[in-house]
Amino acid sequence: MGTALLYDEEMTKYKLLWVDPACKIEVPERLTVSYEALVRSGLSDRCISVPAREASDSEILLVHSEAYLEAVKKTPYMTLEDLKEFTLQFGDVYFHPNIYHCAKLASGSALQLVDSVMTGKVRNGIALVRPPGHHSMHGAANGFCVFNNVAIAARYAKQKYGVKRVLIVDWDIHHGQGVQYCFEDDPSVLYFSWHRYEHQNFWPNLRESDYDSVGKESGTGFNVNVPWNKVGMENSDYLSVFCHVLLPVAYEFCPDLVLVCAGFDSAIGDPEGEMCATPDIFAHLTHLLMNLAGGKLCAVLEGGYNLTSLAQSVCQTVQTLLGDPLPQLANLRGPCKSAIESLQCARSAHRRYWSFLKHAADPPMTDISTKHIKSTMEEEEKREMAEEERCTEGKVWPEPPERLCPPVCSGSVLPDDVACPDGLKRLSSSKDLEPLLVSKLKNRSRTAAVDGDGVTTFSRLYTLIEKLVANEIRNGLVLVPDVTAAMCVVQDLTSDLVKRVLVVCVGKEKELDYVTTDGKVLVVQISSEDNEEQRSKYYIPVCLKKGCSDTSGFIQAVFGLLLPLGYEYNPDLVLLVRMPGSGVVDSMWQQLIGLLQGFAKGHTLVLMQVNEKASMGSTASALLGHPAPPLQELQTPFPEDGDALERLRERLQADWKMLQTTS
Ligand SMILES: NCCCNCCCCCC(=O)CS
Ligand SMILES: [Zn+2]
Repeated sequence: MGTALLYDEEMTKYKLLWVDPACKIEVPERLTVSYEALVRSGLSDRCISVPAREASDSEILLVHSEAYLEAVKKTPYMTLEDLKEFTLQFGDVYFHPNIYHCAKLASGSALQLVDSVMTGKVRNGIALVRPPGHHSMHGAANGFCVFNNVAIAARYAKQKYGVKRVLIVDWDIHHGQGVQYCFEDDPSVLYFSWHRYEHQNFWPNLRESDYDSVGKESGTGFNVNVPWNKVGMENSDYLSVFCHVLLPVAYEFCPDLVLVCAGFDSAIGDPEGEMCATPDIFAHLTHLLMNLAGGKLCAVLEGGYNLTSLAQSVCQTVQTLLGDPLPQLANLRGPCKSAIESLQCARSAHRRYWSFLKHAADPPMTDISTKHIKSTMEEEEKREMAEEERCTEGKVWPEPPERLCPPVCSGSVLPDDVACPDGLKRLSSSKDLEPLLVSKLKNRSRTAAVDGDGVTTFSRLYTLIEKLVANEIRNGLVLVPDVTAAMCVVQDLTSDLVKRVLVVCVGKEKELDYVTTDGKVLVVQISSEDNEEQRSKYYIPVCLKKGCSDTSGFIQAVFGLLLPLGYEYNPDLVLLVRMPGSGVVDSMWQQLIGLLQGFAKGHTLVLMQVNEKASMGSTASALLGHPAPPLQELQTPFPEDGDALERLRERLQADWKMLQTTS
């Protein structure tokens, strides 16, 4: 299924008609540069174009008051003076004779997007709209917004399609207070927002934008705010908050639909945000949400005022919605001190509402009193100031790397008597291996264990790996008689082909005899084994008391540990090994494959044992990019697992900065 693109140039036909410094950045060109970038890059042709439409009165009244709607209805007939007068009653917004029409088109576009996704016409999509929506409220326009496009879409989806749970992710750099007010007492809509806050010194300067606004009444726990108290936040900070706050909660919430308030003023170069995250981060933020709700994701444009980073960020988002490989994010150095504090505050504010956050630490000691710590803070502040200079001063960033789609998506190496799953390309032809390599394999005591001479399988495997590395194939599935033997051989085969291999080992096995210390391989093993004594920087055993069949514990290990590690390690190949008898649940297995595609440009090699070929179909489906089925009823992870994971993270965070969640 495809990706919907909604754009109508009519929404470019309004602008600021008088002098107002606060509003001058909200210009029609925001839409034209975004759309033109999609056209120029060929991305628009790959999308399914869906026409915009005007939202009806009743649709607008799902969120707004009749009085407000009636007032806005009068604006097309107002003189310039009347418009100025009318605008004064609201904050940081302007009106124009054509803005009512455009606001109806913006909301209507979001509804068209919901229709397209909910009726299965498309899998996901994006609506390029203006005016934005997330600041507008029941009875008021605000922050360039007239109607709350995403809030209306959420109510519409529930009313028309009986959607039970809607997740709204607001990655715009401003707090969508309009959305928060709309759903703060509603447990069927989980609103997540991060936003520049600077301890309430940044617009819209609201006390209720802080992390302790968790919702109210029956909506308590369903409002998650992550305030950024400094500018200059980078990719690491954004990914840390996704891994350690949003995703655990989102997976536990298990939404039927994901709406994104896709504002790109959180990107580098934006005058409002003054952050340093690069446009390619939106490829990953989008990807991390795409396995929720069976892939039903609707992104609606909010802010974004640097026309260069806006256009790039929109392209990165659309390319991911289309299923293209993700760009590798280099040198992620872990969240900065301020981000860790925000993250820790948000986690501790919500630990009583979300079982995945149950083991979150206490909030940081904000009233830091002793001199010594204060001076450290000052040093830290100085360093971060320097940081900001470098980043906002320059306002230059590299063009996001090209994300080429390999000609073949998924290759397979299978025993001759095993049928190849639909969609996979079987590798049969295999050039002879170099004699040197053959002897290396031969002297590996266990190669022969794999099959007859073993060399046939491994020459095909070698070919597959070469094609992955050459980006001729994106990912692959390998079925062998003995995965343990095969793991070692893959290690030999890859050692001179790739710099870094992330090995994700699901389930326990006899012994893992090739744990390297040179950093060329990072092994994360999730099993019921407690191999604590073997742990090292590059071999990380995660023990789940009830083993991999405990999906709650598994998903917690994935978000709390595996993903942050993977981002920091930045592998060139991911080897996912499914040990026989791991007990991993199929939907979890597919979610894992989907999430791991975010690394190494999607070069994932799945190694399974022949006697597990029953899972080949679901494995192939995930490798081909089909969204994983939602995880069913996740119950609370076992306390000992939650504690063990926190302890493991504390011990590892000296080596792995992306694991930090406490200051
Ligand atoms: N009143 C002092 C100046 C504050 N500037 C206000 C800017 C509003 C931004 C709204 C926005 O970007 C929507 S995504
Ligand atoms: Zn914004």
